[in-house]
Amino acid sequence: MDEQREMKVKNRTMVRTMIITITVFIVLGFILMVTIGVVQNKPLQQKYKYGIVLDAGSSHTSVYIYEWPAEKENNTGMVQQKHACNVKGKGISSYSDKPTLAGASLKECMDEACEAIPVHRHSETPIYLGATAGMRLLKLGNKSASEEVLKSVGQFLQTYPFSYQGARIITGQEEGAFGWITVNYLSNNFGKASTTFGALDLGGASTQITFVTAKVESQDNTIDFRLYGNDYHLYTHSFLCYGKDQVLKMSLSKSINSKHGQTDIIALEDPCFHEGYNVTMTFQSVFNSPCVGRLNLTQNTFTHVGLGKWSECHTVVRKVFQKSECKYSTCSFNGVFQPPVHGNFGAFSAFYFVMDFLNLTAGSLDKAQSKLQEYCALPWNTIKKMYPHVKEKYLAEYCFSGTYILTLLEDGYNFTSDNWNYIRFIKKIGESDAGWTLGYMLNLTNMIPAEAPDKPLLPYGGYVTFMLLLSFLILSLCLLAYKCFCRPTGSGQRDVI
Ligand SMILES: Nc1ncnc2c1ncn2[C@@H]1O[C@H](COP(=O)(O)OP(=O)(O)O)[C@@H](O)[C@H]1O
Ligand SMILES: [Ca+2]
Repeated sequence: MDEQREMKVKNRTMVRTMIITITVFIVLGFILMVTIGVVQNKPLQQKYKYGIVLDAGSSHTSVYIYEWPAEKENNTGMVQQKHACNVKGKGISSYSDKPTLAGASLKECMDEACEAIPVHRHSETPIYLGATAGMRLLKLGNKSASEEVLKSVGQFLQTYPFSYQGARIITGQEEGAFGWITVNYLSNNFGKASTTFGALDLGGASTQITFVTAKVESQDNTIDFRLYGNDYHLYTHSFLCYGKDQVLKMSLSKSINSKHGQTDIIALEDPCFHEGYNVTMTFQSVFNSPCVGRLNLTQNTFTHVGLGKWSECHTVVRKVFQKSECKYSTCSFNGVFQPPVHGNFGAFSAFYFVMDFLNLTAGSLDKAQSKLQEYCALPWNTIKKMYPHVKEKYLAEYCFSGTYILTLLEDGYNFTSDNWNYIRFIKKIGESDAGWTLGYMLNLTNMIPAEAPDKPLLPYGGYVTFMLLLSFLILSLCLLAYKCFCRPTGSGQRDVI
């Protein structure tokens, strides 16, 4: 009996030791499996693809390089800006007198692009050039010069090892719509039930407004997209000549015209420039655009004299918007249909540069107006001392540009104090600049599918780890069951724990 009891005790001790050993092994195995699962599923050296878009704007050209993980082309939010380069000098439309030099002006930035993209990807990297309002204006004023400029940049780009996809003037509608796509793609708004942002783009020669709306009364202002399984019905309009540089020309020309005939124009007093500002300008520099009428004058130059009076400036700037005629239910200005603005807006490019400089990106509309009034009243000498490193052309114009922006948004697009805070002034979203270029590339490379790709239940890494754990658990249980229930005891009985 004692022997039997001893045997039983021994057996029990053995079983316990075995259970502990098994448990230790299970835990160790478990840790091992998870480690292997995680290490195995750690992203391998990512393979990236690239695309290049040149934004040939009215004031300057920028070269943007985008990159995305090769295997995730169609997932939303995967394309990011890798590099941006600002071409030195003015925009390509400024080469109208010497079009053959337009191409070579891009050299430095294009060489940078060659460095930034791995050599083995060069030949498959698409490159696009899109020109905006500066070239639209040149085309209106001198069609053959605009064609020569495009030919020059096109030929130059083809000397690079990338996959050349063309150089063209994009339409104002495309500029607006692709800006809208960029902002919403980067904000991850597609493929979700979430609403989208409207897009406000201000350039030197044109400005665009784009937002989702239910009803568009004018066919010229409609664009429909189906993206990631959702339908988007867009209102968009691009105002040629309503970029900030052209509006300055229009406003100066109006003042010159109102003086013309009275006396010789020696000094042109301007409430939108700071007191003490005094610069000699040529009439040619004001009247060299299709946005302003012609003027026959014997004089070549005049003195542009600042007064620094914001309220008067506001009155002058308001005059560039024609608000009286509208054949639709609602208009923005110049008889252009626009539904009432609603929802959030992202305002970028010069909207951002100017509002950021003036510290007006947050706060109410009233506050923005009073702060701008104070800023415009500062003498030019003080301004120059306050900002010694800011480009003088920009610095001289911030009072005017800020006034134009507030007026465009309030009187032009009909934003009010109530919805002012729905406008977010943005430069970048994540790593990427807000602008039309990313949307343009996504569209031309078909990287935004109409239907959302089917999503697996779990991400790949999670799936593998889960399956490993599950199989290990099942295996351990089987093993444990076998050991505990099937092992014959010394007395021929089955040992029950
Ligand atoms: N730091 C800055 N401060 C103020 N304005 C700026 C700054 N950087 C760029 N801009 C202005 O932004 C505008 C950009 O317009 P651009 O894209 O070249 O023209 P468009 O889109 O009309 O073809 C220009 O008026 C340029 O002067
Ligand atoms: Ca632009």
